[in-house]
Amino acid sequence: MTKLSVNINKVATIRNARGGNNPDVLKVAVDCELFGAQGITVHPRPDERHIRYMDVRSIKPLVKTELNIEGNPIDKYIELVLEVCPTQVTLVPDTDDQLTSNHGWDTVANRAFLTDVIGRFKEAGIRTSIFVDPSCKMVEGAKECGTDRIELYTEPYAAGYPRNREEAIKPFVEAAKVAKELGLGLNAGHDLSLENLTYFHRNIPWLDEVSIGHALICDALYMGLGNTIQAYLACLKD
Ligand SMILES: CC(=O)[C@@H](O)[C@H](O)COP(=O)(O)O
Ligand SMILES: NCC(=O)COP(=O)(O)O
Repeated sequence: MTKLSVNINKVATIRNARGGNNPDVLKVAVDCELFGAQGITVHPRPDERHIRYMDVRSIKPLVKTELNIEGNPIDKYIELVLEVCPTQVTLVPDTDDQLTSNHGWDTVANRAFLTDVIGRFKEAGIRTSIFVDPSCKMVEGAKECGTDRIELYTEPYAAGYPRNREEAIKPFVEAAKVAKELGLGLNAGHDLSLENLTYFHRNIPWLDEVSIGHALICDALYMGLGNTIQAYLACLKD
C-alpha cells in the first residue's frame, strides 16, 4: 500500500501572506487526516516563509497518522526534529534562499555527514529518509549511510510526463528497483499531481509513500480539500 502524506507548506504560505491565522494550518492538518490522508508532511525552512518551527511543534500532538518533517539538517532543524520526534524525518539538501527543493543529496560526497545525522535520528527512534535524484549510484550511497528509506525527487518525471511519460519514468523505475534490492523503503515526491500520479504508482507499485503539496492544494481550490484527497487516494489504489 502506498500512503498519501499531504504537505501543508502551501497552506502556511497563504496564512503568512496576511499575518493572522487564516487558514488555520493546524485545523487543515487535522482535516486532511479526517478526509483520508495517511500522513502529514511539513518542510520548515530557515526563514520560516512557509511552515514555521512553532507550527511543527504544535502539529505533532494533533497528528494521528504519520508526521514527516522534511528539511536541511542544519543545527536548529536537527534540534527541532529531535524535540518533536516525528514518525519520519526526510533530509533534503536545500540552500537557504532556494525557491523550493530542486535536487537530491550527493550521498557519496556527503556520506560521513549523512551517516552521522541519520545515526542521531535513528537512535531517537525516528524513521529516516534521504531525498535523492533517480540515480542508482545515489540510492546505493544512501544505503551506505544507514537510512531506512529514500525519497525520489520526482520533478524531472513530472516535467517530462506530458512529452513522453515512458521515457520520463525510466530512471525512476531503475532507481526504485535498486532501492528494493537493497531493502530500502521507498518514498517519492515533488510536483506529483492528479495528471501524473497514477502512472507513477502503476510503474512502481512498491512505493511506500508519496508526499504531495503544491498540486494538491491548488486542486483543492476547485474541488475542495476532501474531494481532492479522495481523488489522490484513488490514484494510489492497487
Ligand atoms: C522536498 C520536497 O520536494 C518538498 O518538501 C518541496 O520542497 C515542498 O516544498 P514547498 O512547497 O515549500 O516548496
Ligand atoms: N516531498 C515532496 C513534498 O512534500 C511535496 O512536494 P510538492 O508536491 O509540493 O512539489
